[in-house]
Amino acid sequence: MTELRLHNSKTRRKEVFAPIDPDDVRMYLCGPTVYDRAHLGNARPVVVFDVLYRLLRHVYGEDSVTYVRNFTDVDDKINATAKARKDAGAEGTLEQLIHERTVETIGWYHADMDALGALRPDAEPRATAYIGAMIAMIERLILSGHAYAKDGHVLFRVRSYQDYGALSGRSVDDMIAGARVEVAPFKEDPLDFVLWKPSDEELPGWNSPWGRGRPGWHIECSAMSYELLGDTFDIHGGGIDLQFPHHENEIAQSCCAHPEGSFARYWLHNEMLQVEGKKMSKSLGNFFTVRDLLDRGIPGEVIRFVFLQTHYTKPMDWTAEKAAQAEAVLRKWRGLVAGIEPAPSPAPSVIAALSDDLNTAGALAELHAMTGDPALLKASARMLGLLEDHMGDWVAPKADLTAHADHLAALRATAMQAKDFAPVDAFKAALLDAGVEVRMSKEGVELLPGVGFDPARLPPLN
Ligand SMILES: Nc1ncnc2c1ncn2[C@@H]1O[C@H](COP(=O)(O)OP(=O)(O)OP(=O)(O)O)[C@@H](O)[C@H]1O
Ligand SMILES: [Zn+2]
Repeated sequence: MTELRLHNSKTRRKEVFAPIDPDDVRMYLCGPTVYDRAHLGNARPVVVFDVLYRLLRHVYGEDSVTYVRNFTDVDDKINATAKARKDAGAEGTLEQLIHERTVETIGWYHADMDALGALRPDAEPRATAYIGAMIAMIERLILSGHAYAKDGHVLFRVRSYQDYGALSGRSVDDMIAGARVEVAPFKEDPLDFVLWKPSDEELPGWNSPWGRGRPGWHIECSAMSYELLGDTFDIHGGGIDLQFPHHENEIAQSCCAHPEGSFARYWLHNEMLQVEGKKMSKSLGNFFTVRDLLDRGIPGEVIRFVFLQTHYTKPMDWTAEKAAQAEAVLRKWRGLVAGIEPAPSPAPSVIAALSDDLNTAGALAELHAMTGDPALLKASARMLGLLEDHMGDWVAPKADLTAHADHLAALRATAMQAKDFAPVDAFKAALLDAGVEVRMSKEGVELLPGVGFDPARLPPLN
């Protein structure tokens, strides 16, 4: 069996990956908070972990991998968005507007990530469907002394968990010195974080032993991963921006509520998509959405290709130049593999590159060396989610070529009388040059957009 090596953030080393159960390899990825369109940065973990998912399915078998990615559909940012809509005159209660917003955003998310060729995970739990599991976990934490209730809030007692900070390599004292920890009257210690908080009448809330309220963000992932993957599972992923405090808090909650397990064994963190050296983020306002790019005619496959050129542990920028280069390569490859059946299995060199901590740039280099064998190219590119048939519409954009066909037919009629075919040949050459497929027969002229078709290069009709 292929040996897979992954960089484990927990040990800060590349390690040989050995699943707990090769018949059920289990992976959890922190998913989006569904209050707005995903920006391009949000798409990076989706593509990175999609490649890992494809690789795991290749190595262990399609039915032997369980991939869970949640939707955070209860969050103050969602509430704020809904409130802004209500204040702007939208009909319905705040609760209805919140629900509408999350349903709408999940729809956008699916459409946008599908466009990037990401496979849907095996489970996509919504946090609001797991409130009972969160309450149960919080109760366990209180019973074991790791959490306390005060004024309708429940807080995790950070100093009760010795290993707190181990993932990100921080000591509790550094955290106090460095981080902006919120001091509040209901906290024993400023480091303690919220597991549960009270909701007023307008906000979404659930009955709990501590009154009507809603969960904190961190407990959502602990509860959903426990319910769907168990107390110990193989891989936990997310952006590096989540390592502290979110992942540190997930570990503390899960390991204290279920000390019989060890939570996630391998932690993988993707680096950030940046804009001029800064993380692309909603709060900095330096973002554009995946949909913005798609609407500007940049194919999802091109966006994916650009991501794959940079190793997931390195920061990267999006540039128009990278997109143009990626598009040219994909056009060429799609031309080579058109109408060709993929080989029965991908090239070992591509699997080897990916097995070395997802060396996607190395895998792309292998693909470049494979253009002489289109069947193998096609089968191997699919490991990266490229050159799939359903992603290829962009290569031959639909176009109405009737006027050009009529013009060519008219030129031909004139040429037959004048016995001078030069104008026909010139026009035909110009069409071919624009990527048009030209079929001329006694019955007439047929024009079709071919590989590399570019409507901007169509010859003028005179
Ligand atoms: N610039 C970025 N590059 C790569 N990954 C990112 C970037 N920004 C966010 N992510 C990742 O996107 C995923 C979804 O995050 P989440 O929904 O919390 O983002 P958000 O709050 O909308 O984004 P922001 O960080 O812009 O406020 C997380 O795994 C996070 O690590
Ligand atoms: Zn999470």
